[in-house]
Amino acid sequence: MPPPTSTTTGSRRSNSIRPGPPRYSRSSSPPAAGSTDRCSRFGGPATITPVADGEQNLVEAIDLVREYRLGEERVRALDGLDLSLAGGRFVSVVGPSGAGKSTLLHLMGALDTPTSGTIRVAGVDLGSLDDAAASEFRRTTVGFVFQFFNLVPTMSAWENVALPRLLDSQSLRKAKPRAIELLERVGLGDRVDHRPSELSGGQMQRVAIARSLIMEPAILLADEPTGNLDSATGASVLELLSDVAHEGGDRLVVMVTHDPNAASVADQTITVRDGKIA
Ligand SMILES: Nc1ncnc2c1ncn2[C@@H]1O[C@H](COP(=O)(O)OP(=O)(O)OP(=O)(O)O)[C@@H](O)[C@H]1O
Repeated sequence: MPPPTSTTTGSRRSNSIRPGPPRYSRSSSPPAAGSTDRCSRFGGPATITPVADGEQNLVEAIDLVREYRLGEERVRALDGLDLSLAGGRFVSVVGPSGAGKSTLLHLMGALDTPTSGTIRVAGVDLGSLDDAAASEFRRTTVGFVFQFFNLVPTMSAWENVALPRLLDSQSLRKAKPRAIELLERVGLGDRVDHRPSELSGGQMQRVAIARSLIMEPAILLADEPTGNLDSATGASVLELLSDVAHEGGDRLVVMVTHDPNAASVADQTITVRDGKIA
């Protein structure tokens, strides 16, 4: 299912990006005293600083409900779901069609808001964010990888990777060295100037993964990332996602998939059924 449009997104209350003290803070600046600097092959200083309140989960959902209304009809896509996920893991989400997997992913990525209940990611209560704060949260804290890559066709591979930095008011050129580093890491050092139409499906997905990492996100959300790839290409993309989870310190990778083979590559598989964790 594609991400919800603004018409399906629930209303957001006015609030700031960091309501109350966050349990995690992330920064690309030099780490503050007491923080842990986790440099990785992907990553430069991807710093996650757990605030000492005993809570270490990167994702927490409590009694999460998302109800859609279609005229008179109500669909409970999520029906009181509870979930806790720690960082540094590759987690797959499986379940029957219509179970609520994509809805859960969209809520974790602040693409949508819950009808009731709580969803906290990296210490931020996503249900309390207004649209601007949700957009800022997505830009700084979440990486997205989709089945159909969503690359800009007129831009080169490195420009696609650097694009999120442009929205960070840095010029594309300034972000180029980091974009190229990431492309080299995903095995595309010889394709940096290629446009999407000049790349294979697997290569396009690697560009999308590199792009998802350029803001050093705490969490990477992948919706059917191998759904459009043959099995060998899919396997190499899964290996890359697994590396992303394990080499970035506390980074969490959550992947929705229909493919049991893909799910089995993850450290942990959660099954969603009827809007709950089965
Ligand atoms: N924008 C929407 N408006 C109305 N109903 C929706 C909307 N999005 C999802 N739903 C409904 O919510 C339920 C859960 O949908 P969701 O896409 O989360 O399931 P899924 O497990 O990801 O399914 P699939 O594996 O087929 O992609 C389904 O019954 C779906 O029809």
